[in-house]
Amino acid sequence: MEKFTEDETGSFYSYLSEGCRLCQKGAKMVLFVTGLCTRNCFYCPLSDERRGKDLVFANERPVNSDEDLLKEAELMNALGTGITGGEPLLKLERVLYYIRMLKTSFGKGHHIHLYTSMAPGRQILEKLADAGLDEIRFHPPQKYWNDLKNSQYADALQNAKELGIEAGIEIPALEGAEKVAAFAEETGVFLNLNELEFSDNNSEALLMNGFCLESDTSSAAAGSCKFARTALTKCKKAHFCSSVYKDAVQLRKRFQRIAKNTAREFDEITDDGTLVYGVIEGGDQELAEKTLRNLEIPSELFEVKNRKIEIAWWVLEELKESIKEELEPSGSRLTIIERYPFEDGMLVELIPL
Ligand SMILES: C[S@@+](CC[C@H](N)C(=O)[O-])C[C@H]1O[C@@H](n2cnc3c(N)ncnc32)[C@H](O)[C@@H]1O
Ligand code: SF4
Repeated sequence: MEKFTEDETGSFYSYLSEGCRLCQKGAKMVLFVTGLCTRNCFYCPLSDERRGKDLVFANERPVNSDEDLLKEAELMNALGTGITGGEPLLKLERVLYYIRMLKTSFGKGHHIHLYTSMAPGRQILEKLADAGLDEIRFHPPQKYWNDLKNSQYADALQNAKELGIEAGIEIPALEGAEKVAAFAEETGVFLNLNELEFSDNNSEALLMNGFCLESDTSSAAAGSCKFARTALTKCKKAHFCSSVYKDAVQLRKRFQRIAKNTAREFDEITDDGTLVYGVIEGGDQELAEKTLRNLEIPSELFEVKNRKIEIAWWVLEELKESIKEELEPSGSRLTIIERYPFEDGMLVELIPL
């Protein structure tokens, strides 16, 4: 049996594809190319906002133009993109267009992987390879798992490999995963197993299929990890991605990248990738600005915005007693806030001074 590396989030692996390695750094942008899909997986996690709707998102940002997509990639300093859906290959021309655009804008080194539940023929794979696709992850629906060897997925994997695309299988860790693992081993492709997760839209179906939540604080389905442990004994190039990992590490690392890229000199970046700064809001803003200038606060330690001043939290903390007296009578409020690292990012904490 292969040696597995296990991390503190409960993920374990003997092999990580390049796409997974970049995802671990939080450096992959998630490009959702359509919510359309003809499958009906009982565990489908898509939300009502996306399922069945032909919409495009880059991470959480709705994409209405190429600009939106490029802006998001720049914001997080993306080193690669994962193309997902819905079923991306229902919109093949769109997928090809985006692969070419990302490669042209960010260079050939911008790593692109694609998820699909289909088993495309050679011609489609040739188009994807020509556009520059680096990695493909097939997600055969559960009804095929018993006999993948005689399915079109076997041909699709073989063709993808021949065309120089790194090819693997990615499925949720469920009953039958060990058969998929044995097939992946025989075919010489990597296997990713995702810990089965409850989402708003699939919980009823998961419960009906005999799954329950692992704990009150997790969205993982109890028992999924066990299926993965059994399956991964059968495959040398394998990776189990835990639900905690996705929530805690992937998102936090992405926030850290965005924060590093966008923070002003006076923003403090936390370990979670959120930003902390002080705010003087409301009341007589001209007076507030004049007070800071009279106190000779360096201009790089605050920013005057519409109806508020944002300022280094440690400066505000130090000045609060002296400036409160002057500013509060006009209705100014002093606070320290922590928020997600993008414009109008969600407020995490607000401390009134
Ligand atoms: C969300 S899908 C997106 C792409 C495409 N719709 C598909 O299913 O291949 C990406 C991967 O998520 C996994 N997945 C789907 N539903 C899941 C769930 N409820 N919990 C954990 N993983 C899930 C599948 O393994 C799939 O390969
Ligand atoms: S293939 Fe993906 S999008 Fe389609 S139903 Fe299954 S999980 Fe949902």
